[in-house]
Amino acid sequence: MGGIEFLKGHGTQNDFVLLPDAAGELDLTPARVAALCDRRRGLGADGVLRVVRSAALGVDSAAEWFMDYRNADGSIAEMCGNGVRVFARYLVEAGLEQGPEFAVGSRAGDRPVRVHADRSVTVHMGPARITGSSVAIVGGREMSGVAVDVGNPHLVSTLDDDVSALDLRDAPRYDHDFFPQGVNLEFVNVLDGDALRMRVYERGVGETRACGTGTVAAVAAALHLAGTDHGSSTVDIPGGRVSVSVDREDSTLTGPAEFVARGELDETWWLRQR
Ligand SMILES: N[C@@H](CCC[C@H](N)C(=O)O)C(=O)O
Repeated sequence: MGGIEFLKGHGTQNDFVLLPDAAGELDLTPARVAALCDRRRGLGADGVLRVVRSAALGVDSAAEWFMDYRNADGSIAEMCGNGVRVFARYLVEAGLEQGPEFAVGSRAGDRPVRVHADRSVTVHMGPARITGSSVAIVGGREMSGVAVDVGNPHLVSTLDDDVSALDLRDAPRYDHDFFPQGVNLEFVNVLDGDALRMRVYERGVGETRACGTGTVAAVAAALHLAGTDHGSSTVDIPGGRVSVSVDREDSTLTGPAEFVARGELDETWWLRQR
């Protein structure tokens, strides 16, 4: 086995280890993902993005490249809105896509992207479907929320008090019967007609500084509560700001994609993590 190439990047400080693996040869076990994402014994990240050809995985996708996304605890998720921006920028900079427009495969389906000259990326995230209502519990406080499916599950609770003050150190509770596969929990302030503030507690990760699918869910939920299904908004998260547009058929997410480092994993370390 040769050295394993990696890159470290982030989208609004939701950070990822990218593993280029065109032929799908890496044995990416949950234990290896969890070790890579650990901030003390690994590189540290909220998730792993394996860059693999759709054909190598036998995935039914028109997109040449598939984003094999894993959460920091090793679990698999359908989609990652911040990750797909970083993934798209990697494909262009590595010369694997000519850009600026192409599609990226994901477990939630193909996602058309546009990589802009300023390195930001716009992603067509597909429809954000309102699937009902449920409750999140933070420190004994019940917060009603709007359930939204953006390819992965979300529950968006809109609060009158400042979400910056919420204590999210412990995992909030939610209705496991309503969300048998788990859920990403967003806490939102509506600042004015077209600006939101959000914090998020991600399934399989914990609190992160941003969640792209979560920002789309937040805008869709805020529009739903205002009695409409289309509109645009900025969303401020602890890691920065993104722009979101939602209509009945599609949604778009625009935000930054940054690279921090690239290198090679130590082979002995990798083989010890099973
Ligand atoms: N941070 C991501 C979402 C990653 C997946 C999520 N934790 C899940 O399990 O559904 C984003 O930017 O969308």
